[in-house]
Amino acid sequence: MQLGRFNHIGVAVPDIEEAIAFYRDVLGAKQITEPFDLPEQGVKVCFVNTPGHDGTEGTQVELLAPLDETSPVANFIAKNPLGGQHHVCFEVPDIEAARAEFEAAGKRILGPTRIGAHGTPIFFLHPKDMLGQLTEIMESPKEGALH
Ligand SMILES: CC[C@H](C(=O)O)C(=O)SCCNC(=O)CCNC(=O)[C@H](O)C(C)(C)COP(=O)(O)OP(=O)(O)OC[C@H]1O[C@@H](n2cnc3c(N)ncnc32)[C@H](O)[C@@H]1OP(=O)(O)O
Ligand SMILES: [Co+2]
Repeated sequence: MQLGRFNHIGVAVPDIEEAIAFYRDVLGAKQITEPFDLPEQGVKVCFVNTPGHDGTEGTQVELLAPLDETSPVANFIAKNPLGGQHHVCFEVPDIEAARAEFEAAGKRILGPTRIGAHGTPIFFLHPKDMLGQLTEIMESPKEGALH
């Protein structure tokens, strides 16, 4: 496996506008993207861009609100009404090679490889196989692509 950049931490929130105001007003976030719907994933999503450190590139907090009660985030919010840390996302150079390696390692992959919020292919690994951490694997954006 070739672990790449830590792309984002996914944070489930009951209300994305309230969460944006919190990150802006309480945490002083300077760059927050406009929320957009991902109906195929059942979520409304936006990104809080965090500054880098020691010359390294920053990362993102991905704020996720359920679009409806069938959303994969809805059950999490039902169990955690305030929301909270939901998943982590690591980049890999080749999503299909990564999928094959995790499958060979007996890790449960949740659903098909699909296009995520950054416009590149992603899949999820079951938290019970990943030290309790729901893990998203994302193919690194090609050089020059927006992400
Ligand atoms: C793709 C767009 C965007 C992007 O970055 O590109 C996103 O990230 S979208 C993010 C939302 N989509 C997903 O999360 C898809 C993958 N998730 C799932 O398939 C489910 O949420 C799943 C299987 C992780 C949980 O399903 P469900 O909630 O129906 O199951 P349970 O509540 O019964 O949970 C089973 C077991 O897992 C524990 N659990 C559930 N969610 C999490 C979590 N986020 N982190 C850690 N553990 C989690 C839960 O506590 C249960 O454990 P148990 O000991 O049995 O109580
Ligand atoms: Co994500």
